[in-house]
Amino acid sequence: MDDNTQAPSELETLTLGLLHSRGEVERLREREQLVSSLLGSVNVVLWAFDWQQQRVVYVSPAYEQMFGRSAALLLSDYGEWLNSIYPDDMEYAAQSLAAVLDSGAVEQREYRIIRGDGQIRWLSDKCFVSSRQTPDGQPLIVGIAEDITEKKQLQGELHRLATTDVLTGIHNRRYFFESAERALEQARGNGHELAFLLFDIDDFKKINDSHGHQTGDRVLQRIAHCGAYVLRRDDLFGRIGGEEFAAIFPGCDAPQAKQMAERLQREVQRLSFTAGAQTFGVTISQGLTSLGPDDSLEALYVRADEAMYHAKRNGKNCIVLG
Ligand SMILES: Nc1nc2c(ncn2[C@@H]2O[C@H](COP(=O)(O)OP(=O)(O)OP(=O)(O)O)[C@@H](O)[C@H]2O)c(=O)[nH]1
Repeated sequence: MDDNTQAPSELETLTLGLLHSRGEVERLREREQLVSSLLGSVNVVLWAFDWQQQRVVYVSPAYEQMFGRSAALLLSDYGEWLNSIYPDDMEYAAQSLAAVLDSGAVEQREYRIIRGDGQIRWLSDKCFVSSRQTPDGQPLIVGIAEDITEKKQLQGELHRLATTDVLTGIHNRRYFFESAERALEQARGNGHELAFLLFDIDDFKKINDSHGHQTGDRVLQRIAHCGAYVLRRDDLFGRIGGEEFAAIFPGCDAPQAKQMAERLQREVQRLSFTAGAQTFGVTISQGLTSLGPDDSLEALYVRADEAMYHAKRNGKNCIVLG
């Protein structure tokens, strides 16, 4: 028989096997490098968490860039992940992670982190229980974290534009009434008092006609500042028409609300405007009412509006209770 057709010796078989394995290892290494560079180039962090051991068992390369922190540290100490969460969001982040185990479903979470360099960023971090378990049969939670800071900023800006009066920076009509409806519901639910105030700048047309529209705009802005200055943190305040403003005072009885209105009246009277060589002041007429049993927002508005109308009829620059 020819030597070439002989069965390979044991050594040859081993050598062939070794070469084959080396090729496999090489291919696996190349594949791992490819996956690793792909994961590094996408702006999401993939992670896997061993719930039983409370240990991060995998985090993709983008982690270091997104968190500005060391992946090796995270893999050796889960505390590193906890440290990176913004303190106010810590409880939510921990609870929502635990909730995944109960529900097994994708938990869409949004929270803030503090990067290694101190920057605060918003993350969307979807996670779910993997169909694969840890080698010792324990649940493995896997997740995809994405930086959504810019999206959040855009959402915030859109919200601001939709709810704010551009000229004065206070709530616009739509948002004021939406918020007022919620404040009313709350007051009714808790049995708390609530007062509703409407006020209108006196002879505003004359101001525009005498000093120009731009000066008129300045008056509107300064009056809005006055209101924002006088009101308390939980009060609502908005510009609901051309030169008409409204406020809600939750938890205020009629005498307290009247004090607020009087303070506002004084602050507005103190304002002084200059247009060319002329200096002038402004006044407001106010209609004030309090929440009664079964009052709707519309009923409150109508009463305050009638009271304000009487304030105008009574010579302006005064407060009438309705
Ligand atoms: N500058 C400026 N003027 C506005 C704006 N919106 C409405 N106005 C003006 O506000 C004026 C309101 O005039 P009126 O409704 O007659 O009220 P008034 O002159 O204040 O009279 P009384 O309410 O009786 O005191 C009008 O001249 C409107 O053009 C605004 O955004 N900027």
